[in-house]
Amino acid sequence: MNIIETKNLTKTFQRFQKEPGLKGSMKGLFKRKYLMKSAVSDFTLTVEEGEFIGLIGPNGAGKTTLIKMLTGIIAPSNGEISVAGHYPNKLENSFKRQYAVVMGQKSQLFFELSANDTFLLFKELYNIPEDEYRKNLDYFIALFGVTDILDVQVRTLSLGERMKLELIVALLHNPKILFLDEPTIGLDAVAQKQIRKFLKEVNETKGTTIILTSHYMEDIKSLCKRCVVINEGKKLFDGDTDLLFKKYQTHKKVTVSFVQEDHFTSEIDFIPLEKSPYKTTLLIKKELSQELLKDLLVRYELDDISIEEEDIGNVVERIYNDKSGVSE
Ligand SMILES: Nc1ncnc2c1ncn2[C@@H]1O[C@H](COP(=O)(O)OP(=O)(O)OP(=O)(O)O)[C@@H](O)[C@H]1O
Repeated sequence: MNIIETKNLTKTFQRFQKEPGLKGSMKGLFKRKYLMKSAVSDFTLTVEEGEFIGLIGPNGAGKTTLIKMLTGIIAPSNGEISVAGHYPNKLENSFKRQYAVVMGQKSQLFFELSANDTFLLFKELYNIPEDEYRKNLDYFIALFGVTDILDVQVRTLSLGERMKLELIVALLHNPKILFLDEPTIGLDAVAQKQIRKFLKEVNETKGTTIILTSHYMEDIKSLCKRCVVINEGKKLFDGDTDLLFKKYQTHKKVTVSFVQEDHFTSEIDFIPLEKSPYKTTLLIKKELSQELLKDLLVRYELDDISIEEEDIGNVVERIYNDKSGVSE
């Protein structure tokens, strides 16, 4: 059963364009010039109940705007939308109980209160029956391993601890759909890994449909079987995550610091990104990365080396330039 359905969903924003300087400000008071910006255009999407979907795209691609329409925060300009059988922007109470949103950059917790106080507040807000509340809370406290931090003021907690509590608050009322906008942003590798483990478990055991946006490709790769790529408001790819990365994430990003001032050269083909006397950042084809590492270790005295996943921007560019088309 489809829990989310959109057809040609479009959101156009009107933006006031101000001319520079004081004169421009005065002019703007009497005669306003507007520019239209399509943040999401003709977006057609179906999501089945229980799916865990990655929504990826570069900055400004339209991800947050899409999530805001799916959760009813803003109304679409055009197109059809149905989420859990509702038109989201009607904001019916019966709809609000069906979903939860967690945004990495915004908090639902009250910083002066303890987590236990906030849980109680949400229990009242969502009218959660006592036995359901107790059962869910016990389950999540055990799953997230947060027993020790429930009675301390939220403002004293680390970002990773806070994110676990954000997720518990969001899941207390048993939402059918969980929207996650950058839930691992700013977290260290250990905390990111823990959050991923919890989300996987919630999706598998509770059957919660999860839509995840993240700039960390590792989040998407390890959690989402299917992923949707958005660029300039349009859908660019909708299909198997493994296929996407195999086909379009062809390079790795390598950053090397040298002990002495050195200008890196190599017989192996690479794309230079940044160069300074002691540091070089480059892109290397995945299959050549081992060879490059060996070359580096043999010929240079290295202070540090890091190998990262390639930026989503490059992946999007390759999909965009791929004339063979994308899976749908
Ligand atoms: N309220 C608004 N008024 C005008 N333009 C807006 C508004 N909200 C978003 N936009 C524009 O719509 C486009 C898409 O923005 P959106 O925040 O959806 O992108 P995003 O993919 O979430 O980006 P990021 O990854 O940087 O958060 C951007 O060009 C943005 O400037």
